[in-house]
Amino acid sequence: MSGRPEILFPLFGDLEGLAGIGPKIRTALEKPAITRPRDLLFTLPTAVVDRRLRKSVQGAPLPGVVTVEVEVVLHQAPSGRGRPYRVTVRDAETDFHLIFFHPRIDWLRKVLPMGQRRIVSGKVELFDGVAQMVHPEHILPLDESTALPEFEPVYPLTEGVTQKVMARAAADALDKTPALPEWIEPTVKAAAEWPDWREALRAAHAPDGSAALSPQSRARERLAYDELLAHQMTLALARAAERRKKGRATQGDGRLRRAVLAALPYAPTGAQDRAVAEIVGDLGAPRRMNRLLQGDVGSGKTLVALMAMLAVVEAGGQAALMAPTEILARQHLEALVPLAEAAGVRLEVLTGRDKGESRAAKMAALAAGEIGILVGTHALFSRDVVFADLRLAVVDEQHRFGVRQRMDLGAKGAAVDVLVMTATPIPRSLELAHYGDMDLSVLDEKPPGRQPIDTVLISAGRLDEVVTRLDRALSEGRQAYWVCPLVEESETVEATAAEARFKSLRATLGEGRVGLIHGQMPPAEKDAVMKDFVAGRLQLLVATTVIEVGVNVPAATIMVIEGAERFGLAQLHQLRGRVGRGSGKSTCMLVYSGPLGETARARLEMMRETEDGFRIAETDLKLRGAGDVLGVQQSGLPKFRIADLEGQAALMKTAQDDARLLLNADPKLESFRGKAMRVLLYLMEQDKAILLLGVG
Ligand SMILES: Nc1ncnc2c1ncn2[C@@H]1O[C@H](COP(=O)(O)OP(=O)(O)OP(=O)(O)O)[C@@H](O)[C@H]1O
Repeated sequence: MSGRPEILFPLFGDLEGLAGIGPKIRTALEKPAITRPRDLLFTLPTAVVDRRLRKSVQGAPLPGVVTVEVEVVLHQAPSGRGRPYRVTVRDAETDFHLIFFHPRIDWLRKVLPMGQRRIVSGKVELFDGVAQMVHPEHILPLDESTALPEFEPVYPLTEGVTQKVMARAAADALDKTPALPEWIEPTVKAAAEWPDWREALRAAHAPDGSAALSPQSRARERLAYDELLAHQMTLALARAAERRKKGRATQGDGRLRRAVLAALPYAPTGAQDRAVAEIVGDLGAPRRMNRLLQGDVGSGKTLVALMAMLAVVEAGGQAALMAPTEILARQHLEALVPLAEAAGVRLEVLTGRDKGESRAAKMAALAAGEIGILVGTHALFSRDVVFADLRLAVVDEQHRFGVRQRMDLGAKGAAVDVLVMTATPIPRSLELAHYGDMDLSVLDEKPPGRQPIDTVLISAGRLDEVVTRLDRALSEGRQAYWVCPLVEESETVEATAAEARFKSLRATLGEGRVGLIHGQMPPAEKDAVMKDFVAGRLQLLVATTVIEVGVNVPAATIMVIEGAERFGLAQLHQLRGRVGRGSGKSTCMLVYSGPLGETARARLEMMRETEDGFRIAETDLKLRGAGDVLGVQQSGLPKFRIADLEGQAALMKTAQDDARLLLNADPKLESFRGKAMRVLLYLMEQDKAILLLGVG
């Protein structure tokens, strides 16, 4: 990387310059991606061996490493082939054995002379009731006992590299490490009582007991913070660059919004009002909006999106709303059309299904600016889709779209403002790592009048009961979903299973009442089924996870999820969120098959305990890890060597604030601290940040 500050040179030199590292070890270390001294510094011990001197092996936790002073009592040659050489020694309280297989006898007699006192250190275990130390790791005369550190770091190893090599090279790298200027905000550092960077590294490499290995130790926490800060700085720079792009100030007069509010059968929640105000504020400012609207299931994101789009139409512009699936695009359409009509705005839908003349007519109306709001799927990206004046792109569920496509749509107009809506509650820390370059609006309030959902766990062995309950509920006129088990590998298998379940339920519950929907059905058929369900002609909808996101049928109050243990918690939460959307009392039955493992049970219990999507997401993260929660490939998450996203969410938030504040005060990182921050960015190899700084 060009422009690297000179002070960092020693950390980016050749590994072979370090004590004990030759070509062979250098090659071996490539596997764990240790190629420069810097990498070695960031490879921290994972354990520590306590070699503090004890009085006796007696009372020591066995098996375990023990260091004691002993008197050599007896040498015993092997009693037969394959038997070990045995030296009996005596500590302050008891006798025990030092065991050697195939030793050099003359060497043994020299290092352990009869009647003499020695310090021995090694792993002690019980063998036939007697303590023994097989091949002591250290045998020292008493006057050399200080050569033994009280605590010995244990490094993660790779083939061909020993602890000694790692420790020696790390120590040498530490010796060559320069003190670096401080990049952390002084008050943050003082409040956290963090040591300086170099001190932190030294302490982390010389743990004095297992507490020093904890991510909460001052040294490790500081080093983790450095990583998070570098990452957040990169995102902050990206955000700043994005904001510098010229946007257009779009100021509506509120007339269409007022008309829609008057037509609404309810009043917006405080959270909805707040979010709309934030978005309208962004639209009115002459810079590009890049905002994330996050709201738990059923929190009413659609209304917020509509208000934003209307503000744009009021000002003579156009808006596009992009949904991840056709079902959702159509659903948005159906929810929005009556409201748009109330405001006198033309709203159309465009999906892959629009062909021929109808498509051409829509295209013409769009290009002429007659369509104010266009709802659709990825078909909105097609090259022939030309807007008269696209000013706002609302993207529902970025996870499914990818950042790339979001940008494509942004390119369809001049300086298009972007609003991303996500219902997938993701833990704060992941969100910061993922969307740290965006501004955030949160819908943290549900519309009033919703009743808590009753969630029950039922074993698949009692499926009959579920069906009986369902039968009764349907007779009372209620509507329900039945979600079939997730089959990760194959949609076809999933669809087949759903079909089988559909047939059996239809046989028990009655022909006309039950519908089926899955991903393999032709779109028109899916639409028809959805329509029947929405209209109440169908009472039970058997489905695969196609209904996971966004389906909104407030009258449906029962959700059965088969094979619940196979779903991620966030996904279960999404599915369950399909009910409890109206004022009726809702029930969710989580049906699991087979005996549940401890984690699986804990996860399902969690679902029973809370409806708070954020709490559920945090738990999911703890139980499954970041990769699984977001899906590894698409997560785009940075790989941290020291920081732990799962345990250090609060640090991430601090890092974001710290980075944004610094950048506000010193956009080009030219102040003393700004320069220190540049050093950090180079140290952490934040190429993108460095590029942005160069450009800016
Ligand atoms: N302020 C409000 N008061 C009452 N009902 C509301 C309010 N806002 C929205 N709703 C209704 O709540 C339901 C859910 O809204 P919406 O579909 O926008 O949720 P969402 O945030 O998109 O949720 P999900 O991500 O679960 O689909 C809709 O039926 C909508 O009409």
